[in-house]
Order: sequence, then structure tokens, then C-alpha cells
Amino acid sequence: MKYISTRGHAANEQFCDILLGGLAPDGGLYLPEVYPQVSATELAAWRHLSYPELAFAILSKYCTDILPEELNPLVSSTYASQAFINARAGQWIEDITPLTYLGQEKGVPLSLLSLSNGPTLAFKDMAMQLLGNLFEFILKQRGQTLNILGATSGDTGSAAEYAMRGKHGVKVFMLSPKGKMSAFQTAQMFSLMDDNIFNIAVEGVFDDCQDIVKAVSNDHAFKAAHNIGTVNSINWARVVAQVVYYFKGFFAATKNNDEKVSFAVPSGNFGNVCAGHIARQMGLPIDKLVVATNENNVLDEFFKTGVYRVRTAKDTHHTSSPSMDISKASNFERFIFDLMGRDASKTAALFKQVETQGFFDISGTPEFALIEEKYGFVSGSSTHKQRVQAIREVHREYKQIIDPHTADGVYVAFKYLEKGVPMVVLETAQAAKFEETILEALNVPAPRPDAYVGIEKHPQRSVTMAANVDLIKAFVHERV
Ligand SMILES: Cc1ncc(COP(=O)(O)O)c(C=O)c1O
Ligand SMILES: N[C@@H](CCOP(=O)(O)O)C(=O)O
Repeated sequence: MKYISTRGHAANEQFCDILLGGLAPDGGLYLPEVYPQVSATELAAWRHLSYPELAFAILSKYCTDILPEELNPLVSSTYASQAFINARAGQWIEDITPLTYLGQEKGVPLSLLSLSNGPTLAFKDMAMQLLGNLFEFILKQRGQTLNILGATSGDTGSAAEYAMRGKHGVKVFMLSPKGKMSAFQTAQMFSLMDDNIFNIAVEGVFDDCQDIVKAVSNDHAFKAAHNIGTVNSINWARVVAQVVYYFKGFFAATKNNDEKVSFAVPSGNFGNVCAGHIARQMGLPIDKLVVATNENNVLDEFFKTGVYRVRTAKDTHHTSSPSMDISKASNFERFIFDLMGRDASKTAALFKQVETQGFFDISGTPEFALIEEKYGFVSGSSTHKQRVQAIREVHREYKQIIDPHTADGVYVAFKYLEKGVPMVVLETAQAAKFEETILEALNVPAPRPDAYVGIEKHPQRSVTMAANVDLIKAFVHERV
């Protein structure tokens, strides 16, 4: 399998190279040159696979430069490991992503696909645990080291740091927006004292952090001299690992492969729902992909109007679903590339316009007309009040405590219920990570795994820096 850039000016690469490289050298994002198709026979055979077996079946279509006998143990040691043991009840969750059936909403089966059973209690662990093992394997094979520069709005950071702790030859430099993550998320990252982990609190918003990561990656000389890699969903490996649970969720929500399922996906950087788009392109019978945003509704606005208008830091809201406080969704470019018929020059022109004018407008074009019909995308957004209401409702009706991001998904999912199509909401984090909002909604804290009781009181270590590319580069340079 070869990988191409959405901007069309980078050499085609193999999986292991783009895993280490992250952003393409022309500033684009990598995608496979074709999406492998899953035949009806294959889909029938996959229905009964365990999570590690399914992950291997899917990943072996993409990681073609890793021998199957090497990939299989990496995948099974990731998804059959102790990493997924602690999350809820202190037991290993064999399904890894269990589906919880909530009930019938307006005659439609409604379920939660629980993705937060990994070590940091958010869906990012699903891909990040695999990335940690893949990095270690490839770096050892090549005798190289890697310095990861990442951006987080709360969950990618801790998932990456927990996955890379103690990994030989890997250092992590993680940028987060100062004071904008929940107390739990902050403590989870900043209480790590490992020598290979550096937490940098940036005076700005998540988009400033992501811009810095992209600017450093686009400085090819610096990137090469400092072995810079990335763990954000800029990195294709993150997205492809997330494709697996759409298949698992589909099988769990249906009895046979003639049925269809809709997925509601709490969205910010568009990585999670982009994985759903890839699964659909591979032939998974997905009806709708429901993009749910919070008050930072850039994506909702696009899917409703065809105008993609990014916001400045000043216009980015600090909300109670803070991990989705994103106004420049980096993976969106992958979808636009597909929507534009994989025309890299059109894609590059649109994102050039975003850089220079802050928006593009494809309303009235034949491509925009295809979005729902051909690609199944619909969208909605929620406010703080609506999220709190959704948390209360799910607790009252179904006895489940959901986190505010999942609540965004539930709220928007209700608008797209369709007879005969089960609706699966992706549960993207455990409620314990957002105690303040849970207390506001339910007056009781969400249960926490033992390992996290009192984490906010642990000593913390981080440095604060201005949102300045040169300062961050100097910081990295001094430590690698
Ligand atoms: C808990 C949670 N929900 C939803 C999202 C949004 O996912 P994505 O950025 O892949 O759209 C994030 C962050 O990415 C998150 O941490
Ligand atoms: N919501 C994320 C932001 C980064 O997204 P990513 O999927 O591109 O890593 C976070 O919690 O950090």
C-alpha cells in the first residue's frame, strides 16, 4: 500500500515512513492511494473475530510493509494486554469496546460504544497504545530515535504520554492550552515525572498548539535534524487504528451484514469521524455519520452551509467539553480531498484560501450536494445547557453516567434517529475526567478507577511558554 499527500507534492510513501514522518513534506496529510474494499465474504468472516483479530485483519490491509508475522504480535499485545484492564471495574474488558444498549428512542435502538477502557480513560488510548508499540518496533529495526511533538486539548496528551512512558528512544513534547483542560486531565498529564516526558502549557488555545506542531513539521531542516514525529491524528496511523472500532461497533449493533447503522461522533479535530468515513469507504454498511460539535461549531456550520470558516483564538469558546474546543479541524482536509474527487490541486487551493482568508465556501457546488447522499455526513451542535440536560436524561432513563463530550454526541444523535437504523453514539471519555460538569448535572461525582483517586493532589510538573514557534523549537533543541 502506497500513501499519497492531500496536497499532491510529496513522494508516495509506505506505512512505516509516514508513521515516523507524520505531516507530509508539502504540508498535506497522508492517505492511502486507494481504500481497500472489504468483500461480503470477508465482512461475514470478520463478524465473529475478537478485537485483536479484527484489528489485525484491518491493519494488515494498510501496514503492508510490516510482515504479517511481525504485525500480528504487535496488534495482539496491544489489544489483549493489561493496558485495557483497569478502566472501569478493575477487570480486563475482553471486548475492548463493549456496546451498551440503552433502549429504544422513538422506536430506534440507541447504544453507546464505549471507547474509553484504556489507561487514560479516553478513546485516544485505542490508537495510541498501538502507536507506542509500532514506534518501538520500527525505531529498533532502524536504529533510530524519535522526538514527538504533540498538541492536546486534554486527551491526546495523556494518552500519548502513557503510551510512550519508558519507551526506548522516544521523547514526548506535549503542548496544551494553559488553564483550559479539566483539573483531572491536567493532573493526569502534569503529574508524570518520567525523564522522556515534557509538558508545555502554551498561553493560547488548542489551535495555537496545533499550528505550532504544523509549523515545526513544515521546517524540514529542523524536523530532520531533531527526528521530529507526531502522535496527533495528523498521523495516519492514529486514524487507521480508529477504523477498527467502527467495524466492531457495527457487528455488535446488528444481527447480520444486510443491516445498516448510524454513528454519532463527538467531534473536534475530525479524527474520530474521519475513521468512520474510512470504514464507510471500505464498504462497512454505515448509514449516517453524525458529526456532533459543541459551541465551537465550525464543522456543524460547514455541513449545514458549505462554508468552512475557521475561528481565531479570541472566537474559540472555552466549554464544558474542552477536548472539543477546536476551530481548525486538521483531519477535515482528508475528507475534503475525497470530496473533491481526490484532486490535490483543488484541495491545496481550498486550504490555501483558509490560510489567507480564513474560509472557503463550496455551497452550491456539485461536491457539496454529495455530502449527505454519497458520504452520509450530517451534523449538529450543543450548548452547555443541552449537554448537562443530556447527561441527566441518560442517567435518569438508562442509569449510565456519560461525560460531556459523549453528551454532545447523544444530544445531536437524537435529531437523526431513523426507523430501522440503530444509532450508536461513540463514548469518547469517562465521566470521571470531567467532575465539575458531572457534579453540576447529577450532584454526585462519577466513579473513578482506584489509580486515579485523588490524582489532582499529586505533585505536578510543566513549563509555561508563549505560543511562539521559535521558543518551542529552542526548548526541544536543548533537550534532544
Ligand atoms: C473526549 C473527546 N471527545 C471527542 C473528541 C473529538 O475527537 P476528534 O478530535 O477526533 O474529532 C476529543 C478530542 O479529540 C476528545 O478528547
Ligand atoms: N481532542 C484532542 C485534540 C487533538 O486531537 P488529535 O486526535 O488530532 O490528537 C485532545 O484531547 O487532545
